[in-house]
Amino acid sequence: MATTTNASSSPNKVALITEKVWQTVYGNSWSGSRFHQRRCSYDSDDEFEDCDGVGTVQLMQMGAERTKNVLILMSDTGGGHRASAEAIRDAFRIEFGDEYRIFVKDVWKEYTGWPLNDMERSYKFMVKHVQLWNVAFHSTSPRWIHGSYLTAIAAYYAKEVEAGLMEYKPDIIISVHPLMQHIPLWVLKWQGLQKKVIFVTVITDLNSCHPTWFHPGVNRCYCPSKEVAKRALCDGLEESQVQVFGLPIRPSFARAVLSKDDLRKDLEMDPDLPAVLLMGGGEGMGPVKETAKALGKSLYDKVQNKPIGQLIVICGRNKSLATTLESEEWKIPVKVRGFETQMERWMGACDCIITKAGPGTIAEALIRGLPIVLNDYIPGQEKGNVPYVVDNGAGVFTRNPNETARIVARWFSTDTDELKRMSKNALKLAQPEAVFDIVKDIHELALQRGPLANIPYVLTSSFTSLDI
Ligand SMILES: CCCCCCCC/C=C\CCCCCCCC(=O)OC[C@H](CO[C@@H]1O[C@H](CO)[C@H](O)[C@H](O)[C@H]1O)OC(=O)CCCCCCC/C=C\CCCCCCCC
Ligand SMILES: O=c1ccn([C@@H]2O[C@H](COP(=O)(O)OP(=O)(O)O)[C@@H](O)[C@H]2O)c(=O)[nH]1
Repeated sequence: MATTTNASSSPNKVALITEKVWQTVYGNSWSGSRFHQRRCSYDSDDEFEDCDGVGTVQLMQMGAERTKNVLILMSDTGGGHRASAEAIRDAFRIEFGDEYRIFVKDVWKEYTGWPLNDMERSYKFMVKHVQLWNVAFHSTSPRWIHGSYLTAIAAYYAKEVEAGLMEYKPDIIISVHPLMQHIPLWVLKWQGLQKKVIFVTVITDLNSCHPTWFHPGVNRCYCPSKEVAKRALCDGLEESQVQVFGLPIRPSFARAVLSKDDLRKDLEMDPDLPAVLLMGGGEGMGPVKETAKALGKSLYDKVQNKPIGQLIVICGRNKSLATTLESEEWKIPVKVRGFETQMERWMGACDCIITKAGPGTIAEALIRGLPIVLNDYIPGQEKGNVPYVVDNGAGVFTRNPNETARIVARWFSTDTDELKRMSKNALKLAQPEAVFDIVKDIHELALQRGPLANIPYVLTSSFTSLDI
């Protein structure tokens, strides 16, 4: 086993040793990288943390079998890409321990400029003005249109993206974002590394999705459903590139054994009343407020003067939504929460869920066997998730908050059979092992490559072909 070191013990010494090792392993090109120096300063603990262990871990590379670097490219446009990226990271750790070193990064945000470094804000703005998103999504679908945009951006930010990739010296790149195929693949081509670095896409949309997901230059394209695989094949990918395992969900959903009673006790919920979970993705989008208010009425039995259910609202990063709901007076037991990191516990404690048609939330709810009321969808990538749930008998769709509240009240009183039937259908659709299948397949790809060589990343001095 090769040496590791404790960064907090002697930061400057560690930095020096690390620099030496890097120079031995990667040559002098590394020491000239201003980007690495900027991101991996040892001046403060915070910045060291931010490196995700880049400094210390290089020491391990002196061992016979080098730890392989895996760079997962994501962006916080919605909560789903990060959740899937973290799921893949955790599954790698569970399956392969320290054989792989994983970096989850938004390289665009950290290295480039506008508009790539501002996608979160732009995306939030566009989905708030939903017609704007609708037009942007559909008008950029033809390959020549998105190809031209991405070519222009790639040409402008080539050096920055290249520096971002170089910092992590990836042996394997995994993209979990629709806009992160073209530019990195192009940079690898410039570097002459196409054949050395494994590049795979993990699609995080369940049905309808933007064609930027499908790039013929990838080693694998992991599709969460047959529907997406069909689209990939139609868009020019070869059968050998396409694999269908399911959408990667955090291993805590698949592996944890949870008892509903214990969870309710831990989470200080009513032990007996049926519970509905209400949410709207990572950003708390959709008609959450209106639906909560309607449930406050429908889950209260006026005749018997008592609640027939309890409500959990998870507002994600939408702080104003949480503040508004916290100030309401409720006749039923209600818990209002902000961004939760252990969604599997809340889902495990509830009996059904109301959500916009986010693929991550849907896939998680299916694993927990929760019947789903879909109360909204983002046009474009989320539209196809509605028939995916409804046609498979795992839930219903309505945009009307009062109708939503009536359905849940019915499920909790007169129509408990429907709730049970939908729960069974949800479990049939669930693919809790998908994330493990994906990392095992990537591991197979790595084995097929043989022992990974030290990949000679160097900054390119000139770029000629813009053939994306
Ligand atoms: C004549 C044509 C005029 C066209 C004018 C349009 C100008 C370009 C402006 C915007 C680009 C729009 C990009 C559309 C591609 C989107 C691909 C896609 O599917 O994006 C979805 C993701 C986030 O999705 C979340 O994912 C979850 C999955 O886990 C889940 O589905 C959830 O529901 C989703 O919330 O969206 C993005 O990442 C959007 C990024 C927005 C970028 C903001 C635009 C900044 C302006 C320009 C950037 C230029 C990028 C050019 C790329 C154009 C080619 C597509
Ligand atoms: O407080 C929260 C709210 C949401 N999520 C997670 O964020 C993801 C949301 O992804 P989805 O695809 O449903 O919607 P998006 O936010 O991308 O629009 C899911 O994994 C949720 O479990 C979370 O971890 N904590």
